[in-house]
Amino acid sequence: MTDSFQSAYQEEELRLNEAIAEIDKQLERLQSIPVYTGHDFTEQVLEAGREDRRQALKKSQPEPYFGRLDFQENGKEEQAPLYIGKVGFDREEASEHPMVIDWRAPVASLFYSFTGGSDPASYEAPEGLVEGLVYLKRNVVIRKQILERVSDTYNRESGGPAVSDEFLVYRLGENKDNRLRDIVSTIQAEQDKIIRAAKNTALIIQGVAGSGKTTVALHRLAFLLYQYKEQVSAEKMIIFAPNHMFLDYISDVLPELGVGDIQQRTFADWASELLDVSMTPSDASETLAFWFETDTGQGTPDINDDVRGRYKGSLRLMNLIERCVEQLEQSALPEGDFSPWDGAVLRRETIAEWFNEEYKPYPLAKRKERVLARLHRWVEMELKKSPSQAVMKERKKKAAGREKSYGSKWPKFEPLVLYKQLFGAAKINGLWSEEFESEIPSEVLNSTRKDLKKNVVREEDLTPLLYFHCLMNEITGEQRFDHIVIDEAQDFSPFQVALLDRFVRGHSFTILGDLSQGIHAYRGVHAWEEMSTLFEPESRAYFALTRSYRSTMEIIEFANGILEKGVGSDLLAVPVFRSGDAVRLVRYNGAADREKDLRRALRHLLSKGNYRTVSILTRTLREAKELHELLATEWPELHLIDGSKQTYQGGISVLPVYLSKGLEFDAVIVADADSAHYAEKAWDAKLMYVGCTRALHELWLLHGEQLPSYVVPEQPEIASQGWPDGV
Ligand SMILES: Nc1ncnc2c1ncn2[C@@H]1O[C@H](COP(=O)(O)OP(=O)(O)OP(=O)(O)O)[C@@H](O)[C@H]1O
Repeated sequence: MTDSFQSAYQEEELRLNEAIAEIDKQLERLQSIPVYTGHDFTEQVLEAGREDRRQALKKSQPEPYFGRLDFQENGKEEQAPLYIGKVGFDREEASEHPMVIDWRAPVASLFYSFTGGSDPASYEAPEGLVEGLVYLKRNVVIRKQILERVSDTYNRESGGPAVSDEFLVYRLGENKDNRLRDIVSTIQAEQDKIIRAAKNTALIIQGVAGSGKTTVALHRLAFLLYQYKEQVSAEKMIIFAPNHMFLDYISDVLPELGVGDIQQRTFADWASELLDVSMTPSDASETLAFWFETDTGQGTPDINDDVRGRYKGSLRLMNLIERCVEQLEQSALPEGDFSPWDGAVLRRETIAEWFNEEYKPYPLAKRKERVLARLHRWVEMELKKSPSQAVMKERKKKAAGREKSYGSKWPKFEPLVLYKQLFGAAKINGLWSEEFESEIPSEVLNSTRKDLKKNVVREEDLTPLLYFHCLMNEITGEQRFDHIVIDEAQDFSPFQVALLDRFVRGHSFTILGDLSQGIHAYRGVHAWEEMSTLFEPESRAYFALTRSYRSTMEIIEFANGILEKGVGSDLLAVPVFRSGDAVRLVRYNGAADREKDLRRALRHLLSKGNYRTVSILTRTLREAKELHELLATEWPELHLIDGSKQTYQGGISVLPVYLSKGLEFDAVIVADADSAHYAEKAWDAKLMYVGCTRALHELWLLHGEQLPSYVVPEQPEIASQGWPDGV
């Protein structure tokens, strides 16, 4: 150890002991106060505050902070060491600086946004911009109150260099278990900008694979809850993610950040619940089977704007539904006056005035409800004018029947009824069918009509159905969100986002995705403009994340080659300087060797002993199932991930490549990485890209006779052919 390192370590150890003593002292004091369980409101509030403090201090106890920034504000005489942790807390005795600053506090942003150099740095405080000089940026690793590592990534005394990646590389080199983790100690400047962006903006973020999109979105939620405490609440925030297993995989991050209660759901679950419909359970897997399981090697069917998924997610359909509802509104009011009994008449003009003017601000279903309720009140008033009790009784009976029949002359404002009608699967209201039907692509019209006649509602139908619902019913306060996160947003449609916009206050969105991973392009967007143009320029912002943190340089360069050659994309990832083994390409001879070689590769990776998650990615689910059966004889702990799993258990797994999206593994074997399985088409290249970018440290591709052209590596240093020595 050098002298300066020794002294830095000792200095930090002293500081740590001081912080731990302070936490212990405060906790002891708080725990000595009996918990208040009475009914006095003021006491209850005070008790809640104490309980929050107890919880925060307990959370801080094992690792009170992770970083230090020495900053001298302009106009101040001294630099102050600021310690940054997951939870901030003050000393009990008055002091100029808090003991630990919450990572979300304005001044802590300097720790992340400062990228080095000798120029002044600044941060946005509530009082305005604060400027000054950064002298030191230090990362510390504390585990169970033991100081394990001190790493200076910037020191002004060494001439004001750029902040080094040394600590980041150390963190990225760690092996991963079955959970996504928080990154508070190493958030990068480009990520910090997104995390701290203003609330009422629709943020659209294009990020390369492994750029931290999911992680950043979760940190952003924690930030919004801190920064806008008075305006947002956790229960009113939601993350939409692709499936339950993925939700399970990310479920630890928010509790690690001290944030709970944020809704984490799939769009299908959320929409079906609101609509109160249950989809046919085979739906998602049927769609996946159609797009991913047929004719591998031939490439997937062509995708244009008229395929079912794309059409049902389009603004064309949204617009058509709006016109349907407009027409419905114009023809909703039944013909003729209303007469509760012979001799009494409520003129249609009067009812029309209620419906078209007085109740105009309400949505359709509400307007109908109000008109019918008012009509009922009018009947009651008229009844009072009856000459005798007997007449009144007689009229009342008659009126009840006529009210009922008048009510049934109105259209039914039920989404499924109207949707069926739009597709010609029902003619209940007798409206619009032919005129509007002709605008629907014929293939979509016929297949959807067939489905709806059998009462089959698919995932792709949920958005138009819910839109019908929204145009006719009020969105209640309970249903409205303070913020919506859409992860894997390249698989969302513009119509879905437009629909969700009705459910969120102030266009407060974080929309993240990667067009290069758009393997569900039959329903997702093909360019971000499809979504961004839904928002006015002043209420949207676009960010691009280009650095990839997940994989080694070799894997990233290799995956970039696939994108360049196979997709023709220029959304290439910039690696962090973390080098590992070359990507390994191994050719097997025929089916018998395939199994033998896959076993050999897996055995080799597991024999290294340091990988906690290893996966084999097949092209189809059928192949994953077959392989699972074969390999489970040797590895009974091997998991098959088939799309029905609710949890992700880590360890070794086999899964079709299209289900690996969003996940990551220490080592990945892509089985059958050849032309018989991956065609010379952009979509297949994207699948291959997704598969390869799941690997953190090691990537193997096992293949038959011929490689797709986009997999052939050009630089020998990033990929080696054949078995390594001694395997
Ligand atoms: N600043 C960072 N410091 C440390 N690790 C990071 C950082 N940013 C991202 N990572 C790590 O990189 C990996 C990828 O992150 P994440 O899954 O959030 O990326 P993504 O962009 O959503 O990926 P993909 O689109 O490929 O699924 C994770 O292991 C995450 O912890």
